[in-house]
Amino acid sequence: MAIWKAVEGAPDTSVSEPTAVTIGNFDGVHRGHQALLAATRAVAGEVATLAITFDPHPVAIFAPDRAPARLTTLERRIELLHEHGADHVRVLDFSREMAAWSPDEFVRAVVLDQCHARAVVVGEGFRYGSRASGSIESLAESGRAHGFTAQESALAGDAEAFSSTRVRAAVAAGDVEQATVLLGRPHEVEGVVVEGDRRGRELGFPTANVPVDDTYAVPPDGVYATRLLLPDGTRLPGATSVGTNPTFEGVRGRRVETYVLDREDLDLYGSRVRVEFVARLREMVAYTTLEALVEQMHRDVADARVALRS
Ligand SMILES: Cc1cc2nc3c(=O)[nH]c(=O)nc-3n(C[C@H](O)[C@H](O)[C@H](O)COP(=O)(O)O)c2cc1C
Ligand SMILES: Nc1ncnc2c1ncn2[C@@H]1O[C@H](COP(=O)(O)OP(=O)(O)O)[C@@H](O)[C@H]1O
Repeated sequence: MAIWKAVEGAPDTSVSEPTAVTIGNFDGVHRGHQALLAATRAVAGEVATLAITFDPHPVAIFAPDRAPARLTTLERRIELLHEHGADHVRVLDFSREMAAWSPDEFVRAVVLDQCHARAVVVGEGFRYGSRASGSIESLAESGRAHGFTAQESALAGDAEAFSSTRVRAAVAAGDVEQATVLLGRPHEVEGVVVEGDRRGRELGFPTANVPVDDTYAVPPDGVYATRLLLPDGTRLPGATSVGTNPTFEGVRGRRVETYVLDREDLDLYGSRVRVEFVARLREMVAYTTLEALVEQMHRDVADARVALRS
């Protein structure tokens, strides 16, 4: 049975060297995950650090309706795991079959046979194997039998532990400043710029439109100070509207639309961009006149400038 997914940044080739392994969903690669990666690196010493992650999210297999909104695409998650210290990343193609493995079967198939684990580091409360019956105790026992060390790393946090659930709650509440604190970077929405109604430039504010994927954590409708990351790595200040443009009739679906401050010369159609959410400025409003909307957009731009400066 093929258990690994071949994804860019996580090629489906077994790791031939000994490793220190950490395992998790790692959605968001928030500061708790970053601390876990640092702990794994500290244990690794001379050996390579390997992060094993799951896709799809186990909840998406068993209760698709309850699958949590994703904080990162799989590709971005892999990139971030590398950025925070993983030499290798492998993606488990999570399935019902895999979920039925006993803790010992899981350890053999996942960390031993192809990953040559010398050490395994997991976050506090980590569970694995059928009906989540594996814990740090069974992992340590497997380690004694198979020659690896098992370590539980305390959950990093502020007043409470950092968690993907906390980040999702902050994003859902529009508290993108808090999401930044928990992630150690702004929350972002990624996508390819599509055509809109071509109205933006007439209003004096052309906007790069990114369609909203509803499996993804997108902040609630409103106006935000943002940065737009272009494929060449350029980061541009912006004011972003999330919503359905209620001032106008006939808008299809929610959009994330970014006006890049002080620019008119951009051609972004078809580019893959990231919108980084820095601060929430206000609620979305259905204006009765165009003039009122445009006046408010000028104020938004001024507010975005202040928020991005600080
Ligand atoms: C800073 C900013 C604030 C906005 N605020 C609102 C708003 O309060 N109400 C609204 O209906 N649309 C708002 N919009 C969205 C505009 O209606 C939208 O950008 C415009 O209709 C152009 O759409 P287009 O890109 O499809 O041409 C805002 C857009 C920006 C960039
Ligand atoms: N300052 C800017 N911010 C965002 N997009 C810009 C800017 N200047 C030019 N553009 C280009 O204009 C497009 C948006 O123009 P707009 O009139 O709003 O059309 P649409 O309705 O198709 O989005 C963007 O996709 C981008 O290619």
